Amino acid sequence: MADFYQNGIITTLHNLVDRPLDELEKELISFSRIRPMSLVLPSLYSELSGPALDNIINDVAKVPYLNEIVIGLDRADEKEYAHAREFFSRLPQHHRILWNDGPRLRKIDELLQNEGLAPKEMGKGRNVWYCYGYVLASGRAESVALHDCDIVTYDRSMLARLIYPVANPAFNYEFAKGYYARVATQKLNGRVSRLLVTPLIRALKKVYGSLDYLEYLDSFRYPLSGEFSMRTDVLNDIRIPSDWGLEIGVLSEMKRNYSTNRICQVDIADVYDHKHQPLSEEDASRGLSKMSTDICKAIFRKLATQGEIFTTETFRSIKATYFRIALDFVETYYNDARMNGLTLDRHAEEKAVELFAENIMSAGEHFLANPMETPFIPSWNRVISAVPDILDRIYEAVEEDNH
Ligand SMILES: O=C(O)[C@H](O)COP(=O)(O)O
Repeated sequence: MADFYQNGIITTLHNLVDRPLDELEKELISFSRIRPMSLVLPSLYSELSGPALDNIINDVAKVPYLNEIVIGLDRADEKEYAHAREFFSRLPQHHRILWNDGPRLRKIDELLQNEGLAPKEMGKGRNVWYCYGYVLASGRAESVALHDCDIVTYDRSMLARLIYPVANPAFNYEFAKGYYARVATQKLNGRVSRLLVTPLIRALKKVYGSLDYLEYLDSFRYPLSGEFSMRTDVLNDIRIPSDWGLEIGVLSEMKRNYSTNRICQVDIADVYDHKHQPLSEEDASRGLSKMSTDICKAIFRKLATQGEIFTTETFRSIKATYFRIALDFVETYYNDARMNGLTLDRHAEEKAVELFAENIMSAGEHFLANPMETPFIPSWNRVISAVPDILDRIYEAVEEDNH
């Protein structure tokens, strides 16, 4: 909204004029002849009865340019899967549900487990990974977008804006990351993005200097958005984390595999709201506490692969620097919220910063104690080289489940 400033080392595509959706969709229809498009929706069965998904599917059903919709369904038993098929049957586009807990896909997972290639953790990363495998297997798309299923402010202009940069054959982008403001019901949200990720990146820049990777991460206006799109060739050699490091991990992989002029971010909505998780101060294995620890680990690991050295002392400095910067951010966001007539609970924000500071230390300790940990799911290229007919197997299993 409002400005056209280019920050950082990737291109930012703004929403300058609120271009009508039907104009964007008309263009997308014409692009789809050259670059067919797919939408991936990673979903939990429980989201089918939530406030968001019904509206999302009603609106996605009106999208005129998609060649395929791939729904990754987690935590559904047989009866629930049958209900999910009914639920998604209103989509007029070609669509397939990956019943991740069904016997056919479980068998494939077992096969990959025996080869040491299956995702080790359940969760969104695993779900997305299998969906990407299916997109490669079906061969129906040249560009693929992914968005969450808990967006309560959804309308399909988000999808149009998200996929446009990788769908327009005149553009050279391989990857586009969505951004927006997380504001809802008079409240400023996005606690981990505002209060952990950006201040941590700034702290790391103070401690390690202006590294290319840190400048790159700092270029993203919403580094944790679960909305991104890519050309399908990207899917072959991307390695994604199976934990909450998914979004940061995908950004890191894009930087590793592509030049920054092939990467952009795009304004996809003025405001965005979704299901909020608790901070979970008492239980570090849940909620935003777990999310913040996983994100810290993903960033530390990535820096280590670039030769940066971490010790208990450096983690102490990072934590102290982070804490100061994050507290300054609380003030900044308080003033921003106030001027916009929004509320911001300073006490809750500072409590979040205290927890994130502790988690920077515990993620650091974990990193030092587990130097051999590789929480990445292997790239599809690697899986295909170990099990050459894996894509055919996935394709057949999904086709059988959907008939
Ligand atoms: O993006 C984030 O910062 C996290 O997903 C938490 O978001 P929330 O504060 O809006 O729940």
